[in-house]
Amino acid sequence: MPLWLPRGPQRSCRIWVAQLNTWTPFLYPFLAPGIAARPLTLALSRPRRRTLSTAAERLESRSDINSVQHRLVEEGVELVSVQQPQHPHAEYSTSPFADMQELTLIAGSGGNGCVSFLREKFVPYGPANGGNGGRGGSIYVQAVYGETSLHKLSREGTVRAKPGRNGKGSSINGKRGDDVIIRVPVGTVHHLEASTMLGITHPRKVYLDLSKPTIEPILLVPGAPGGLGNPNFVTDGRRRPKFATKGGKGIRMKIQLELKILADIGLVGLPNSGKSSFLRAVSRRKARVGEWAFTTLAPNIGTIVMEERYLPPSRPGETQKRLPRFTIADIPGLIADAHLNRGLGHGFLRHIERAKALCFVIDLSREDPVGDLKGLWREIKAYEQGFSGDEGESTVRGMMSEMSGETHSEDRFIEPMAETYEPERRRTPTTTHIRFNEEDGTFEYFEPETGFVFSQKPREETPRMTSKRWFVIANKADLPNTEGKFVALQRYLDIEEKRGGGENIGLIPISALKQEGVEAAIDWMKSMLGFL
Ligand SMILES: Nc1nc2c(ncn2[C@@H]2O[C@H](COP(=O)(O)OP(=O)(O)OP(=O)(O)O)[C@@H](O)[C@H]2O)c(=O)[nH]1
Ligand SMILES: [Mg+2]
Repeated sequence: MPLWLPRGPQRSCRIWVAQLNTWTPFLYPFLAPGIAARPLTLALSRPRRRTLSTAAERLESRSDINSVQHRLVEEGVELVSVQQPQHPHAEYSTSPFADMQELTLIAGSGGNGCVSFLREKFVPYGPANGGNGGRGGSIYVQAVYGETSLHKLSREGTVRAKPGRNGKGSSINGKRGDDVIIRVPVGTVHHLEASTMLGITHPRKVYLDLSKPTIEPILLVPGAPGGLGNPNFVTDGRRRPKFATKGGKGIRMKIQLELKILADIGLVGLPNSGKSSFLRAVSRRKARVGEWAFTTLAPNIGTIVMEERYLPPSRPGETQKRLPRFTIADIPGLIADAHLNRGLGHGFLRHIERAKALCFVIDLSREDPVGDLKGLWREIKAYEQGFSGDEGESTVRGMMSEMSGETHSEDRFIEPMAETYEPERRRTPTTTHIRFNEEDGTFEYFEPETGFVFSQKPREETPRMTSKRWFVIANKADLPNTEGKFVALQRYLDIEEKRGGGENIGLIPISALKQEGVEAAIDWMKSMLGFL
């Protein structure tokens, strides 16, 4: 017999009897009559009271504590004072993290050409033999697996490639300056799926999405050509030129890098609402939990690996497929006026900008959970308004909006280097161009001298945050006097649905601390992502 989720029997998402054990007495049995009646009676009829602290002191890991909690609850023991989980430090996964970085790139200057003449015994006025200066080092970017953050780049605000060496006599050309490759994160790295946006701001904004590993590093700034030695200036009338040219000056360019984590579900909530606790409850991600606001300072990604029954049937001879999985991103808490840079601001929303669905984690122990939910939406809308950006905005977001707009024909050919090396000699110097191809909507980044280098499709329009599917996790349902607030949330969501604020908005009561109701939450996410 199917059982309805607690938003009332009229809702369309079902959970089956097999999942009954996920429902425990405190999760508002009156809203789903018949659920878990037995354990409730048991709990009442056996009023043994025990605190968990004594047991917990002897237990080392959180999973031990959880299993003891479960066992005691199943035995009908009423846990009157459940200690806040005190995770040993080894259980936290914290690593340095930076998701925005502005860099100044300075390509290597070219070495100077040399003025020199062959001098040997009996050859006092030999021909010119000055070597050419070496080309300056170029700067490349490469998206690679294994990097998880831009923090390594943030130590250096400026990246310089080495200059080329000067030419020498006896036709010895100067050595090339060493190139620099900036390595940025891409793809799946342990629990992190990420993509780095690259914004080039000079002289026009260009936006590249490095969401795939780049096997060949992408040239950002070419090194300046070296100067020419005096043999280059020999003409019929000028057999012994006493001049050479200087190497070009290294081009300077500013870029902005923005790291966006890619997850299927994004958690949004006030600080302390239990986002990290929820992530810990549903995945093996050891997110830090604390009873103070802003415990989470950098995004955490948890992966939920599905059971084998979700595997599509494999064909004969086919090797075993990877189990289907989805990811959840836990970000720092949002507070009212975060868009005015209160708290940690709302910049972290960029990590859930591309999530397929948003999960609002609401703390039922707070005074006005409905007001909290409205406040979170206000912040998301404010973030989106920033997303459209104003014209002069020099952030990557500004660039994104610019590139998604129409490109006028005179803008099609973009020369990113205003200070491109001036051709003061016979050989044409190298210039790098970024070109937008209107026909197939790609950017081409190439160097005429060496040919085509890189082609990049502009990012597809991300669905607006406000048009994403969303649902609500009502957390801390284990605390007393939360039923009324749950019902108020339910009523508010009903009204919101009628007003067209969302379709079949789920509301799931859970206790992330006691890991109750989380199975229902997982099922809801699976159904949203099309697994059920
Ligand atoms: N009673 C109760 N407490 C909970 C529950 N879930 C989380 N908590 C407690 O609430 C506090 C905050 O939990 P966190 O998971 O760190 O909250 P957060 O939303 O990640 O907080 P920030 O990282 O600061 O944004 C901790 O003391 C948790 O133990 C719950 O279901 N019931
Ligand atoms: Mg947290």
